[in-house]
Amino acid sequence: MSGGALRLTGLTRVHGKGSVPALADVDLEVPAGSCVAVLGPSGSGKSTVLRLTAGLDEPTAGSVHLDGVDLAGVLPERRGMAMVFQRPLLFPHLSVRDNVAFADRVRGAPRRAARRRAEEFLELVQLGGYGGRPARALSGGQEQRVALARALAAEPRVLLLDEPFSALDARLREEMHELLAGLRMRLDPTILLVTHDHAEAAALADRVAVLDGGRLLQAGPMRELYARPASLAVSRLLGGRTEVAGVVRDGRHESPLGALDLAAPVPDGPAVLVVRHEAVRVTTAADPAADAVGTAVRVRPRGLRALVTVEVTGDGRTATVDAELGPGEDVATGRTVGLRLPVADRWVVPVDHDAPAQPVPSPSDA
Ligand SMILES: Nc1ncnc2c1ncn2[C@@H]1O[C@H](COP(=O)(O)OP(=O)(O)OP(=O)(O)O)[C@@H](O)[C@H]1O
Repeated sequence: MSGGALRLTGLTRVHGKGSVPALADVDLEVPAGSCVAVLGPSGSGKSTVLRLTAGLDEPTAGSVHLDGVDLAGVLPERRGMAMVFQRPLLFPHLSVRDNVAFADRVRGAPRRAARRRAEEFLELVQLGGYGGRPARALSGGQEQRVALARALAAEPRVLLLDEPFSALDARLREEMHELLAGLRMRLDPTILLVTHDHAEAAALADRVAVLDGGRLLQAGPMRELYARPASLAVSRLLGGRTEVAGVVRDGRHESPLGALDLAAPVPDGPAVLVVRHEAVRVTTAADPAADAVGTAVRVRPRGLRALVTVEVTGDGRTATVDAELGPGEDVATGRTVGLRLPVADRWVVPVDHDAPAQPVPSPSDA
């Protein structure tokens, strides 16, 4: 199985006259064999992207091309795509094997051959030996593996994944991420994945497209979006926590943190400094290399690495900076600490009073 190249151009869906578009003018490329994640909050239009791509709904404008062929008017079952949903939608009365063999049987394959192929795909999702069990006897994680095997058995040119792991607990979700990564290496499918979890997008996708209010805010490799979000909205959707309002003057961002050099030239004017908490280092108040000194006001344990919020006062104003501590590092609430903000990790975005207030919760933020 090898995946096809998917291209969405100007994709738009308006549900009723005068209503706000569910999707507005979205361009997106999913190169053959790559995994692109569409990331966005609830109602941002993620499922609409998948439904239009799969042919389950028709665009008001724009097009879907697979390997250069316009799919307008092509029925869903003829698009060479398979979809996995949040719920596995198995036939509970059929065996696991027959659930996976179903597509082959519908296409007229003899039962024995269809079942043999089904077993191969069950092996691939590490469920070899489960074929004879009734589907209703499976756990949630196993059900989702069967749904994945069933989708892969159809040998799709594009695999569409709609929040496929969001109903699973954190450990199972991580197992599924590893399984999918392994399947990608062996089968080279093209994957369009929808998720509201930036950690999942980071774990699975080569590129990420951030959607909000039906619009594509930014697309690129995950690392780039983490480090260089185009807007406050993207920063928040990717779990960015630190936002320091200030003004850029002569290549420096001036705020309660002081005047900080920026790595790239930025036009003068009001701007918000965003720095990933993973990039900030907490040191001592006496650290000569500290960029700012403040008070730890909140410490939240997150497994091995705690997250600390530091309040810094300057110019009569206060700013807060979040930092992730290294494994085993600890800071007591109320302590005065130094903060190092590496120049390469300082990034400014325009002031945006309309940016959604809450970052999307994700397991990694818990
Ligand atoms: N059939 C429909 N009729 C009217 N509005 C719709 C319809 N389907 C979706 N919408 C609206 O379009 C917008 C985008 O919906 P969509 O389901 O694509 O979002 P989503 O990002 O997948 O959300 P979620 O994560 O909650 O599933 C929403 O405002 C939704 O209410």
